[in-house]
Amino acid sequence: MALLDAAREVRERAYAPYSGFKVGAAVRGASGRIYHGCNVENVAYPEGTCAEAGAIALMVASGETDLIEVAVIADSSGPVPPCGGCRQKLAEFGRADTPVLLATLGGATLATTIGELLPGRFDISHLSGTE
Ligand SMILES: O=c1ccn([C@H]2C[C@H](O)[C@@H](CO)O2)c(=O)[nH]1
Ligand SMILES: [Zn+2]
Repeated sequence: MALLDAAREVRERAYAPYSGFKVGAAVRGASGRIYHGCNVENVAYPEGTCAEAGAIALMVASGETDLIEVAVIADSSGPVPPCGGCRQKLAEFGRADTPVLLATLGGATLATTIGELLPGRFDISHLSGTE
């Protein structure tokens, strides 16, 4: 699968000297193009960024804001779910039914959706009608 292959390939370039935990992510825009990202850690730990955030940033910088598919891979015993911040970032550009494939190098997979990862999400409807 091209999306998962892209995530697996970019994972090898992750910069994770502190956790030792490399993650690769790939997202497909509405154009069909694939954008990848890896985690980039920092000695000031909170300044590190997640693989998903990198892939989303590349998609937006390339001119796309509609996300139709996501894949994330790590070398773990089970598929690693995106952190809370990444769930919100994915929800910004995808839909509730947008497929998310979580995978391990060993071949385990978990197919889910953005809606399952972030039910009751904060979205633009909450920004209006409060006054
Ligand atoms: O879905 C995930 C989960 C974790 N990480 C990164 C953040 C940090 O660099 C390392 C350990 O948490 O893994 C990601 O990039 N994506
Ligand atoms: Zn994250």
